[in-house]
Amino acid sequence: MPASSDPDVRSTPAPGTARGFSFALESGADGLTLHAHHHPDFRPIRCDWTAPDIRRRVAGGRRQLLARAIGLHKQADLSVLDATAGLGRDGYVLAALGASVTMLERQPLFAALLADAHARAADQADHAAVAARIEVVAGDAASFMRDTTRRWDVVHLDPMYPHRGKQALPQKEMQILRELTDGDPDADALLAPALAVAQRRVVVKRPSHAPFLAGRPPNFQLDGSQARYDIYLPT
Ligand SMILES: C[S@@+](CC[C@H](N)C(=O)[O-])C[C@H]1O[C@@H](n2cnc3c(N)ncnc32)[C@H](O)[C@@H]1O
Repeated sequence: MPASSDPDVRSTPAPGTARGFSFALESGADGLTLHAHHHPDFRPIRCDWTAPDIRRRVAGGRRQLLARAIGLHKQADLSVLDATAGLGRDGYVLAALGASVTMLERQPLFAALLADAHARAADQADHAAVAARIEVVAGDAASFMRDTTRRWDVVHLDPMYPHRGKQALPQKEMQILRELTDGDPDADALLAPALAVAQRRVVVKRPSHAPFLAGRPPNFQLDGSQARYDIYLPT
């Protein structure tokens, strides 16, 4: 069934509208969809944790790179703060592999998509147990992590990285993410507060060529074909 033609109640001007696009959430039978008006080749975005690509990632198990970076290959029931949750794909994979995951997202449109995906997963027999290990929070990670009374085993950071001219064009979805997040220019400020609330490690996903977050060398790294994980141990 198509999304409701009703101009959505949550239609919201968002960061990134400066380039002449405006974004809106529309509600339909399959949940919320993010639309961009006047965007030449925009593909509407849904947050669907039941999609085949996520299922394939979950099937990759606890020895895949992300899971090893987090430490799930040694202990599955870790608590993880996914402080830059985006559309929750990494966070959902981690929860499906056994972690309890707090997904934190400051972009209000993405936070709404996350909350919607969470509610739909909780209603599906195959996903309810995983959804029960997920908490979705809308807000800014730097302020959220200032409260050090709550701590997690691991904090995962995957901020946007500014696009470089010589790279291949990123996927459309990535372009939209960049437009809506302005490329997360303040990401360096997340490392110190993350180290204050992480009991075991902070895991930072970076493109292979990217400098260290906040210019700080990690304690160790795991390298993948397109990205690397920089791992910081709290002192
Ligand atoms: C590259 S995306 C993350 C993708 C995510 N790992 C996934 O699997 O879908 C980065 C996200 O981090 C969010 N973000 C960046 N800085 C943030 C902050 N200080 N607080 C909360 N969210 C933040 C951005 O809004 C963006 O949605």
